Amino acid sequence: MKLYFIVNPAAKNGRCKKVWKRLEKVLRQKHISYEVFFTEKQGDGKRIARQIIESTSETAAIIAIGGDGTVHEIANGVFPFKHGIVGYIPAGTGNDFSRGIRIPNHPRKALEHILLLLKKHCFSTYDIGQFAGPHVQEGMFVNNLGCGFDAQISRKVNRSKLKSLFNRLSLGKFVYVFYLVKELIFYKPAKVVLQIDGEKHLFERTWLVTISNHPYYGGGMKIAPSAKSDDGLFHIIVVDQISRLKILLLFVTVFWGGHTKMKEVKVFAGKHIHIHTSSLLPLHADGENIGSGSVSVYVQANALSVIREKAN
Ligand SMILES: Nc1ncnc2c1ncn2[C@@H]1O[C@H](COP(=O)(O)OP(=O)(O)OP(=O)(O)O)[C@@H](O)[C@H]1O
Repeated sequence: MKLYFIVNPAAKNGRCKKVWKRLEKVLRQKHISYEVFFTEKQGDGKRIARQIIESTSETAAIIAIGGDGTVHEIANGVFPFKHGIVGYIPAGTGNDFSRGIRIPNHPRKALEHILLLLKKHCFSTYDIGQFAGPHVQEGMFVNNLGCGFDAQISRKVNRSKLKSLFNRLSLGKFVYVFYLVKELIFYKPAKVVLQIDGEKHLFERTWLVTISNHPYYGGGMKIAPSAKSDDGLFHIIVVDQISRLKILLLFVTVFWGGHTKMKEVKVFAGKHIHIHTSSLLPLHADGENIGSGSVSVYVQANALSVIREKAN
């Protein structure tokens, strides 16, 4: 098996570059043979992963080093090729994928863990979500897809200069909290028709719809506490008819999953989800902007091989 690393040096406001330097030393000390590639711009992660996978018929372990945006791109490059195995070393702002696959949050510990798992041939299959829509860039997600308020927040965070300031202060995840409070004042809830495995649900004043593959979102919030990434199902969270003040409470309780007890929060599970919106609401997949408006999502069970402990 060949080992590849794809590093986003810009992740976490450039800190990922330093992380790689430290990991490189560990790899050298352990005499591990590997190839490394660096992304230079958006889209490179997918392009490089696809080039690797198309250049070999041997099993290729491709390790993403960066944030959730990096692993999102690399997984999109590897899927649907079965000889590619995706690994992840968290070195970005949010790093929810590492929580989802239970990889240590510390990059060096994550590397040690991955090397051990590779040695033991410890991989397991992982569900992914394919999505498409009239105003959507097609693709798949590994963590979650969101429509509405949360997508608006992640769009603002990604475009924000404050992200680098917060990262410099080691307060990366609080940038989400900052924009949450800001958007809370201006966001207009909208009408949404949700179709889950053929069953229709109408919501009049929807703040957000999140389709989750595992519990974590936005830097450790437990948005879908009982979602599992190997059960062929997504958990769908809808927040509807809620006051602006109570949204704040929701985003506090979401850190331990307590929000699901609120009457304004509906939880569903399903394999094929269609979100129909009356206006062009923003959409994100794994925190990356994918377009806006209506979207169809299908679970592809066990479609991606991931380096992680077997039991989830
Ligand atoms: N060299 C680069 N310079 C600028 N942007 C890059 C580069 N390489 C990749 N990108 C883009 O950076 C974006 C953010 O990447 P990523 O999510 O990995 O980091 P992060 O924002 O620090 O972490 P998180 O997603 O966990 O908040 C992605 O859209 C990715 O395509």
